[in-house]
Amino acid sequence: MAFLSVKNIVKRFDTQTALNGVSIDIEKGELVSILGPSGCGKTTLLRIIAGLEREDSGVVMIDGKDCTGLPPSKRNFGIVFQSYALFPHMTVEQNILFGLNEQKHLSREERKERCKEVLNMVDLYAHRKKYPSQLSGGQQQRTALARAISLKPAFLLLDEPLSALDAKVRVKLRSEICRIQRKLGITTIMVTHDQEEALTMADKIIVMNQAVVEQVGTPREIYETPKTAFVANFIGTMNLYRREEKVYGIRPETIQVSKIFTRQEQECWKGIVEDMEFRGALTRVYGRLEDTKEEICADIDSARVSSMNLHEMDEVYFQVPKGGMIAYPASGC
Ligand SMILES: Nc1ncnc2c1ncn2[C@@H]1O[C@H](COP(=O)(O)OP(=O)(O)OP(=O)(O)O)[C@@H](O)[C@H]1O
Repeated sequence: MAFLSVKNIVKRFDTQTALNGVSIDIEKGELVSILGPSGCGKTTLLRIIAGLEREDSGVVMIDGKDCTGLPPSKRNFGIVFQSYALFPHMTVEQNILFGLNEQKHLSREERKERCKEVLNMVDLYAHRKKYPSQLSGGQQQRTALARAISLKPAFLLLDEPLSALDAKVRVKLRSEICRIQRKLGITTIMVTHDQEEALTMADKIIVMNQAVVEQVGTPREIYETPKTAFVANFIGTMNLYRREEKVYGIRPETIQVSKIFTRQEQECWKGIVEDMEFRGALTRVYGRLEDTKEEICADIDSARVSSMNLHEMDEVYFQVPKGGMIAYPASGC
């Protein structure tokens, strides 16, 4: 039995179905990311797990116990939201102690010690006397994280914890959250619409779309063997071609570009280069196929682009190796 098991959850808001029979299992110590486009039901699922929202039907089991209907305070979660939700009139230290002071089984000294411990963990000890308005966005979010973990919850729920931060701070905080999560071994569920965040941080990704779970898997499984055209298109970049009853997906990095026609055991489509985008080690080549007029994009080693002297408007062959195309039912698109 999984540590957290959500079974067949249905939730409607008036005529809007936010969750339509969602089931997930999360093991102890895992960092699981719920990933999906805006409005697919991620936050509603997280709120139902936390007990902040009541499901219409379905069951939430924690450690083998049915928790359906239990209030949030009885579920032992620490929650970090996108907005840091810190008390503005309290210092960093006071914000953390506020929750800890409710822990009546701890002595005053133990609470202070716990506060110091988590402040060190998020590298904010030197800033403990500052007020939220004197902190950067990243520091405020680290305070919120410290406050959540100070209570030693069984679960940590993160709702878009990095989305309000700028790119550089986001990347740094990503690895900090992972480090702390691994160190504490705390079972963590993180909602995000950012695929890079999910791919780099999570042990397991739950991809949602339109109130249902589309796929559950490791980041590698989700990226390399997406089960539906939606997942294929949502994670990374995928060239998608509809042919009768099927949709075929091809990752840009599996396509080769050549000025010479070569028929080996592969697809070889004639086309034209329309645009090129230098991205460092790789160059993204945007083209159009001659026969079907469909667009194609390929990621080519920049060194190869130079050596073959590739330019816009060049006539080329886009080659797809055998096994480089994934077929999906057209209905999933
Ligand atoms: N309190 C509510 N009242 C009415 N409709 C709601 C409520 N909460 C959510 N919904 C609707 O339920 C659907 C799922 O919302 P939810 O917030 O779970 O999506 P999400 O995937 O977290 O989206 P986002 O990434 O934009 O936060 C949406 O269509 C939303 O409009």
